[in-house]
Amino acid sequence: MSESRATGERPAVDETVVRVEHLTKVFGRRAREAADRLASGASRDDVAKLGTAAVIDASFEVRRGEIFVVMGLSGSGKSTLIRMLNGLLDATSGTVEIEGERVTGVDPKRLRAVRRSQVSMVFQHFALLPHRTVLENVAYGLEIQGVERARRLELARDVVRRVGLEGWEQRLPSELSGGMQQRVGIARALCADTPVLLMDEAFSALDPLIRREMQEQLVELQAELGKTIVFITHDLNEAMFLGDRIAVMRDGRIVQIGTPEEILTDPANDYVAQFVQDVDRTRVLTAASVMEPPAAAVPVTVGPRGALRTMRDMQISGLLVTGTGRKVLGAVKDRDVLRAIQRGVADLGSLVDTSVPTVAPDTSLSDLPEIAITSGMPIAVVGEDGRLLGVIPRVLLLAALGNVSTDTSEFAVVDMPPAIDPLLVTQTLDATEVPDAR
Ligand SMILES: Nc1ncnc2c1ncn2[C@@H]1O[C@H](COP(=O)(O)OP(=O)(O)OP(=O)(O)O)[C@@H](O)[C@H]1O
Repeated sequence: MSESRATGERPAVDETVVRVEHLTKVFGRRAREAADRLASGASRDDVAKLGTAAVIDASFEVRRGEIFVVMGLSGSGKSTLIRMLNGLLDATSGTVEIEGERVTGVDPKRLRAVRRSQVSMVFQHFALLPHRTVLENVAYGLEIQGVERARRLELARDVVRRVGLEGWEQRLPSELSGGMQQRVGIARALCADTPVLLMDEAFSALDPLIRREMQEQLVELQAELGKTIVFITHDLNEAMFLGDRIAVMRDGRIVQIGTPEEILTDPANDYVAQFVQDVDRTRVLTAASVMEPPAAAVPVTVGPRGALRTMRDMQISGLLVTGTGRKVLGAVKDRDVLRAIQRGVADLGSLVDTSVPTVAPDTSLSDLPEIAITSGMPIAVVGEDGRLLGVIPRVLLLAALGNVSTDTSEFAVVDMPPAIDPLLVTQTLDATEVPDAR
């Protein structure tokens, strides 16, 4: 996984590369009339006699370096939308701009120039030239641009290596597996060196394992090359994995645009909610999205008695202990602390189990269960500086994995019930009390 993803950072996102405003496409002889009616509030069904409204009033912006996913069921208008982005289809109304240049309503010559310099497309069925070698296929875009042969083959060789096809340069597409053919498709698009890549169901024809591999590679390539990518898919898990933001389409309209997490945790309507109910949450949600405020943590300075009192009051059996700057030192268990108090130990730091699991806030939920099960302790979510940001109690984690609402504050209490009798705790605290304690 790329560094930027691994650290949860988003690419620089302040620059609009693709700007789509009120874009509508109606297929049919009376398309214009249908578009006007749609603009004044008519529904898709209302205009059905005039034509098929494939895309209705779509507006969005894609920022530099972003992977913007358009997702929706078959027939929702995704392909029509993406084909208007590079002028393969004319818009009935509305505008598309790429890098500030109009794609809609321009003459064919101008359109070709924009296409050549700004957008490349990767198709589902690879669309490779069957009688040309891998290298020649990859270099094809440059050939059209008039780049001289030696130079274009040199550039193509570099891209072939980047997509992991070194050694296959002289083969024909028919000698390659589906996954490899699609790598050629991607290499060809990358080789054209346009800032924008359009990918239409680019991985849908691939086996699941290869598909996953390609998704991961795309994210890596994107981080490395900083391309702006519009990716179309009907696969929700793919959308969630790839998308910095996702636009959900239904019946030609964009019904929600948001980050995967926003779409998942705050769906705009019942349609989106239903759509996302089967998504594999563990791949989307992160430690930060399910952690709780670190209530079950005490500074080491409270001493063993302070820690035991807190555990008794919160009815839990373990606590995280922090040092200076709220750095996590480790965890203590009620039983150990009780015994230590009985032995007269005064330093909480000496009781701390430093093997407590800590994770970064952007750790994927799918990586957490193993940690939770093997440690038996709540997981500490810590920032880069080691500072405690939150706690993931084990039951909360199970709830999140089970698609149950993660708003489960009451679960935190039952997560690690006291291992010892509260009465014994109180008696021990009373018996060892010294006037200046606490
Ligand atoms: N050339 C065309 N002529 C007439 N109608 C079309 C044409 N292309 C698409 N449509 C219609 O426009 C609507 C949207 O189709 P589109 O292919 O954009 O959807 P999609 O979300 O990409 O679906 P899929 O995933 O099946 O490709 C559909 O009702 C489709 O039948």
